[in-house]
Amino acid sequence: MTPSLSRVPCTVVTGFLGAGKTTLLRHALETIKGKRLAVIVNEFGDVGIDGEILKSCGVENCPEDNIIELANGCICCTVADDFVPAIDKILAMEPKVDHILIETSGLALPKPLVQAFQWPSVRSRVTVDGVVAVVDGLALAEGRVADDLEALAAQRAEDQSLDHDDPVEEVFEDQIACADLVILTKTDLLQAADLEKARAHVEDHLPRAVRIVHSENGQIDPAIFIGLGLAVEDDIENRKTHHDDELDHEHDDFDSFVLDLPAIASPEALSQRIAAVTEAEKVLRIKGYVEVAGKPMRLLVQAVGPRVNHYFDRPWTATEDRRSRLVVIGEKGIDVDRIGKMLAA
Ligand SMILES: Nc1nc2c(ncn2[C@@H]2O[C@H](COP(=O)(O)OP(=O)(O)OP(=O)(O)O)[C@@H](O)[C@H]2O)c(=O)[nH]1
Repeated sequence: MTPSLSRVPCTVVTGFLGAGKTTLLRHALETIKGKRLAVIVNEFGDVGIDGEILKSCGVENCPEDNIIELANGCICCTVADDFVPAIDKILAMEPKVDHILIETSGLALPKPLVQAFQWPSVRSRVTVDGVVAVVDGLALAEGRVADDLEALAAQRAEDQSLDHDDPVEEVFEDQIACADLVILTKTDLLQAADLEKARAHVEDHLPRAVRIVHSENGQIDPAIFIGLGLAVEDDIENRKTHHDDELDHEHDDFDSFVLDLPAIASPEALSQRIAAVTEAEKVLRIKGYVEVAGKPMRLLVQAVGPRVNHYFDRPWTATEDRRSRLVVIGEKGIDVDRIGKMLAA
């Protein structure tokens, strides 16, 4: 189908847990001028961190009401239930929205989402402008999301029985398999050799020739990834992924839960406990807002693998519940009780 001028373009931003999708979108919201924007942000649990971060941009061309949060953790599995109503809501907005940005959760697969754009009721009104895969340069350089293919081949040669179906790597590969552009993040944390290693990892895992660009803290001109005009829904069947034959894709390789904590005394001590959890359990991502005793500001805490960041983002408002809630996402089988005890200690 030829893209029609009347169809609203949507950019799908995919990428593994903590790769830097929200950071990228935040910068895009702050810098795109002259377009009315809406965002669909999909994440785990009803803590709503990414939505809050994006709403706090306070930009005129994308007011808070234009940011819709889908807390089901996996937009690809609930397209009919959640995604289509969100699109309906956005298309009914006044003033009219010129461009939609969709941030999928870190475990979502972009292919089923893009396939939903083939449904007649969706296809007639919106089109996928492009699929952008955000990849975590630091995690790649540290070998946390994708195996070194040469090392793997050597291991396989030694042990023929080696069964390699790492769920983290499969999600990572499925995300970049659908990409029209790859944005390699956290380059500020990488020495030249590690940057080369991370790029090489992406290139090794990319099934097609796709441009790779770099980004530090989301600082990249949005014109590079918005307005690609590719109508990806017409090409998505050509992009092969690990999950193509699964009718019902379920994220049974991963677990997530929300943990309520009492007010904490020290952000540093909490960061140390979080880092200890990521060492002790196969935890991939922890994030949330935390109350620090005696402080009027709430603390935003983010951990991607063993790296923990925290900062006070804004004062608690008079009407909101001051509470500490963390979303924890890990590989299947993480010990929820143990993690709770370690974090609350
Ligand atoms: N140093 C550095 N940190 C970054 C960069 N991009 C993101 N981060 C940090 O990495 C953490 C995760 O970033 P997000 O933008 O929330 O990642 P995400 O992909 O939206 O995460 P999920 O939605 O949970 O999958 C945050 O603490 C960011 O501040 C970068 O380019 N450099």
